[in-house]
Amino acid sequence: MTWTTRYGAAPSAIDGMTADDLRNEFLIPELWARGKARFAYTHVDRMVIGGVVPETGGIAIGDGAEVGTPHFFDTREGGIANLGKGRGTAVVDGETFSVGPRDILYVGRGARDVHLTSDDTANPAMFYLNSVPAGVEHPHRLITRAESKPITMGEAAKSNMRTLRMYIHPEVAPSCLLLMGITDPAPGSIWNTMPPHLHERRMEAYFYFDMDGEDRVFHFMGRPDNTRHLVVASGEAVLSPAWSIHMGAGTGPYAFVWGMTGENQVYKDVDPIPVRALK
Ligand SMILES: O=C(O)C(=O)C[C@H](O)C(=O)CO
Repeated sequence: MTWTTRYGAAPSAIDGMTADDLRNEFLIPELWARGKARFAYTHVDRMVIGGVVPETGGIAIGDGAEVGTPHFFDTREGGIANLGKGRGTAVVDGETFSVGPRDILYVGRGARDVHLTSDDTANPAMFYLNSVPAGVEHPHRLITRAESKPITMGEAAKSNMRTLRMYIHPEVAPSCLLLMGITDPAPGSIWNTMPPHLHERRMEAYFYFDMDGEDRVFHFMGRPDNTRHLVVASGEAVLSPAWSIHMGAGTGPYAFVWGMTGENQVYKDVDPIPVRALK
C-alpha cells in the first residue's frame, strides 16, 4: 500500500501556481495499478482517497497507522465503489458483500478488517475509496446501482445533459457526513456540473474514469472570478476545496465519482454561479 499527502491551499495560493504546482496540490494521478492499493491523505477535511485493484490473495485496508488509529476505520466511515467491469468481494469483519460493477459499499465507523478481492483476477474489480472522519456509526451496507437514486439534469442543446446517481445520501443510504455518487454525461454531452456552483460548507473530490486513453477532461477549479484548469486522464482524482468551483468538459465519453464531506449533507445547499460571472 502506498500513501501520498495533499495539504490543500488557500484561494489566493493558486494565483502564482504553474500547471505543475496545481497538479501537485490538487490532482491525485494514477490511483489504479493491478495488485496495488494507492492512497492519498488529504488535509482537505481529512478525506482519504484511494484506489485498490486486488489480484490473487486480495488486499486488506484494515491498518490505521497512516491515519493515527489502530484500525483505518476506527474514527472514519467510507465508500468503496467498484468501477471495473468485473465483480469484487469485500469482507468487512466477517460480513461478505458481493460488489458488482457500479455498486458502492458503505463501510461504517468502527470496522476493523476490510478485505477486498477480485472475483476474476483476469478481469479485476477496480475499487475507488473515499473515507472521512465520522462521529457516529452506521451499519455497513451495499448500495447497488439499481438502488441508487438517479437525477437527470441539463439539456442536450447545452451539451450538459447528465445523470447523477446518489448512493451514499440521506435519501438512499445514511452515513455520518460522507456523500457519494456517480455522474454520467449523456452521449454527446461534454459538461459536468454546468452551470457551476460553490458549496462553502462541503469539500468535494472528483474521480474521472471510463475514458479512452487519449481523452482528457478539462476540469475547472478556483474562485469564480479567478478560474484555473487541470487536464485529467482516466483513473485520476481531483481535490476540490470548499472555496472552489468544480466543473469539467471531456474530449470524449467519461464518468466520474463525486464524494463530499463537510458541515451538512444537504445536496441542494449550494450557491449557483452564473456562467457570465466566471473569469
Ligand atoms: O454533474 C453534476 O452536476 C454533478 O455531478 C454535480 C456534483 O455532484 C457536485 O458538484 C455536487 O456538489
